[in-house]
Amino acid sequence: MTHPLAQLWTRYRQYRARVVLAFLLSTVRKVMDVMPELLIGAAIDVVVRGSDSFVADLLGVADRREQLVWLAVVNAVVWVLESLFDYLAALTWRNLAQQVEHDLRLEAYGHVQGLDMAWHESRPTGGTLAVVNDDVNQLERFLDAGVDKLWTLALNIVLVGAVFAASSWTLTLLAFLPIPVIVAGSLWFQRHLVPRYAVVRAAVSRISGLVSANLGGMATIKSFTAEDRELSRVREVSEAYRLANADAIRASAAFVPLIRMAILVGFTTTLLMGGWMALDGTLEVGLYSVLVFMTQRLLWPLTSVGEVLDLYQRAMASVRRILALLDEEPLTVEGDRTLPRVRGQLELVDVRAGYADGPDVLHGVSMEVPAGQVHAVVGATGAGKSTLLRLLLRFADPRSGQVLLDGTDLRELTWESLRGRIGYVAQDVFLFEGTIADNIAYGRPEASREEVRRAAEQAAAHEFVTGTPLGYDTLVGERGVTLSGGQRQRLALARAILRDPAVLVLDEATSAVDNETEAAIQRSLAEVSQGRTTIMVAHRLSTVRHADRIWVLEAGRVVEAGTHDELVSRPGPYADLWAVQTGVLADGVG
Ligand SMILES: Nc1ncnc2c1ncn2[C@@H]1O[C@H](COP(=O)(O)OP(=O)(O)OP(=O)(O)O)[C@@H](O)[C@H]1O
Repeated sequence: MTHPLAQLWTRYRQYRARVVLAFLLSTVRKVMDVMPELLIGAAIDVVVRGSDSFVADLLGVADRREQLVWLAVVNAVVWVLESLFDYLAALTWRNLAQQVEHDLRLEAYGHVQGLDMAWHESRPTGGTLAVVNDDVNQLERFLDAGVDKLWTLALNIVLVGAVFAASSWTLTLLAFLPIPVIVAGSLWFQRHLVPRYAVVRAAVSRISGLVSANLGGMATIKSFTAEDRELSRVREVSEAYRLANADAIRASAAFVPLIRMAILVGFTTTLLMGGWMALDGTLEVGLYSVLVFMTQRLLWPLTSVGEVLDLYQRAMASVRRILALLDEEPLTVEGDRTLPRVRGQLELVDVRAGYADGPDVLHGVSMEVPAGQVHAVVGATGAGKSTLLRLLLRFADPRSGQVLLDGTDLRELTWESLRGRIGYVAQDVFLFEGTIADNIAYGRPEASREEVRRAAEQAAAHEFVTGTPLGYDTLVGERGVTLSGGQRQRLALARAILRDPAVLVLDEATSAVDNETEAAIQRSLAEVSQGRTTIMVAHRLSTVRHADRIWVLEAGRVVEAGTHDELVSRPGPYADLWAVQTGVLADGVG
């Protein structure tokens, strides 16, 4: 597999120029950074050798004091330049990191939004959240400081190496002796750390997955007094995370002491051998001092190799996960046909459908819904009603057969021509952070307050909305007022109605409202469904009795279809169901 960084480089051409600039700035800064050591050497050289000194030769100035003044000036210029380039390099790297983080997060989130519903349903949200959040942050941290450090470390070896090589080959060899040990140690460390960090990352996403699922199911947890059990489940995954981290820490902590020992050897040999050589007169005193300082320069920064590689490893693990997410392809891809005017005629032709690699849920369903009619789909729980509705919105494609809108296969249509023309009320109503008006106008944000109110009236929501503290401006969602299931359903219905869609798809849209409210909704639905196709799923048969046609599903097959009157007048599953429900109603239980 191509290296993650190489993949980033090919994928994100727009950052290339800035990356190159950042590397250049880092390089200039590093060169400036090495200069003071050389200047110290030059200063000692001035003091020891006077008019024979390197500076005297270079500038043609014999006076030592004047030579030192020149050195001081150069030194000051170098320091100022180093500070300037330090600032520019930091600015460039950090802004780059922020920009990449921002772009990548948006790209990842946008990509996730484009993936199939099936993809979303088959994965814990926490895991996806961890990629969009933590992994993107991890890459930002690496770009912010890691790359610069890694590059500077490498440059350091080259620059210091050049100074050593120009001075004494013997000392170069001795000072560089520890480097292979350090590099070998780093490689060993790297090899052992990669799998450990993968385990750590997996553990993190298990924690966020579990915690976010539990937060969503708090009512169930409490009602079953399962707090202790859940706590111990969280303890278990958190403990797994701790252990995975401990394992990684054990490996990384062993690294620095190893390097220290290697440095000890390099530093001591330069100190001793260089000293002897200076005493023998084979090495200038100034150069000796430069080399002793330079050994420090060369070797000490290598202690941070561990830390930088650590950052690097984590970032690469994250980049792999981000790229893997970005490489996920949706199975349901948007078509390119637009329908200028959607009438709303729907047809299912011998449709088989199911989930992932599970068995078929729908076994060859055929049905036709002429434009403008109200059709209902009923059947026992698990019969496949929601599965059928999902096909209409193309949350999934059928395994075989066709779903057609105005005679066009849904796979050919753009999302706008399909979903843009459908008003959908799901079984679980989702309210967004915002006001009631915002939520109703979700599908048409430009709608006027009057239109919002009208939709709310048609969904029998206006009355309760005016009863909330701020009416249409009341906040709902996580931080807003809590609405009952029936109230939420009515807002969702108003939201679908306001969109003025050609097709209304209602999945148990009124299951949580009382009979009286439902009757009110039914009356306005009769008005609302004028001129549009409505497909509704309901358990309560009274909800669907006025439909133009009722389709009865049993275990993924259409077993009966007709109007309510036709269906009750002949023996069959619908008549049985009706008898049960009206019987129950007569008993006053429903
Ligand atoms: N996301 C899913 N992944 C796998 N199988 C699923 C999924 N959703 C539903 N199923 C299965 O498909 C079958 C039909 O489910 P579906 O939700 O369509 O039934 P339904 O008639 O709408 O039921 P209900 O009235 O309870 O909503 C069931 O056996 C169910 O287990």
